[in-house]
Amino acid sequence: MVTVRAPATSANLGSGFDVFGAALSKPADVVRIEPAEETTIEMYGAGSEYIPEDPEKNVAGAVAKALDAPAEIRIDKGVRPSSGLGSSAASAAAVAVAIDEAYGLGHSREELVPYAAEGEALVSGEAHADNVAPSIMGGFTIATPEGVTQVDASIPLVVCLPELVISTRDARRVVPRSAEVSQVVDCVGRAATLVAGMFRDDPALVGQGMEDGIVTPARAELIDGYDGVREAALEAGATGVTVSGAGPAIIAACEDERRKGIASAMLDRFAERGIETRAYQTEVGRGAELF
Ligand SMILES: Nc1ncnc2c1ncn2[C@@H]1O[C@H](COP(=O)(O)OP(=O)(O)O)[C@@H](O)[C@H]1O
Ligand SMILES: N[C@@H](CCOP(=O)(O)O)C(=O)O
Repeated sequence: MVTVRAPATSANLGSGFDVFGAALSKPADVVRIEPAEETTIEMYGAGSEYIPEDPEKNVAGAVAKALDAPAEIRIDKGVRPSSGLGSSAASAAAVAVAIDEAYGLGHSREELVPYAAEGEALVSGEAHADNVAPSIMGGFTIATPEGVTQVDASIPLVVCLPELVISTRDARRVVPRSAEVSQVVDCVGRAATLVAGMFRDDPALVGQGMEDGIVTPARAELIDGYDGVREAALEAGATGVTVSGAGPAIIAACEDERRKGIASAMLDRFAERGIETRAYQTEVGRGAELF
């Protein structure tokens, strides 16, 4: 039996649509696997009642198939589905790392990323690697068709998860098909600033780099109360605020001592609209861990 904990992740970080991602120190999925003749899946934990156990419909089955390694798989969800916190990616990442260990396949962490991305193709229609890369490798990641660049960054974060459900597949349909050159220039500047911030462990630069005028405005409209929550987080000292992944989670970067105040400001603003919300005071964290 092999056990792996794989973390939730926040993709895009504003200016890095489908490219940037960060592992979060919490929450996480825990997966136990045993090699078997055929793949079976049992689901437990947060939101598991909404996730199919059929290997053809669960990301875990897609990853086992991609690695050609059937297994009995038990998944304890810490990351509820359709959250914008890489719920499906956490399971996919954990299964890839666990199967590699159990079957002694000997893949590197970077080599496992495309196998885990097959799970994302199953649920969102595209094998985007911006969630599975940080969940497998940890830290901040830049995922491109050429591979993954990883940085062990240390940035305090607050993530708010309202009781709203947005599927990544649906949220991908609102992404604009084109952008003005002036918008692209702004986005390149923001993205470069964010990368510099991650290398320097500088929350101010990371926050500046989280601004985005192309994808985020369309996504924000799907989240009831987004503008008010963002404003409240900035007033409480956040250096930057954006939609986490496809939403509805909202992520804020900040200095360590500001996390508590930002979390409570965001929670209050959602509460004013009668939306139950959970806040995680977290940080850029480690990737999948074997037990
Ligand atoms: N092991 C899994 N964990 C989470 N979601 C899964 C899993 N397998 C399949 N799914 C499906 O994936 C969808 C959630 O994925 P997605 O919309 O990308 O949300 P998230 O942003 O939280 O990853 C749901 O429809 C869910 O049923
Ligand atoms: N780049 C993807 C990321 C989706 O992240 P998730 O956590 O919502 O699954 C997108 O923005 O569509």
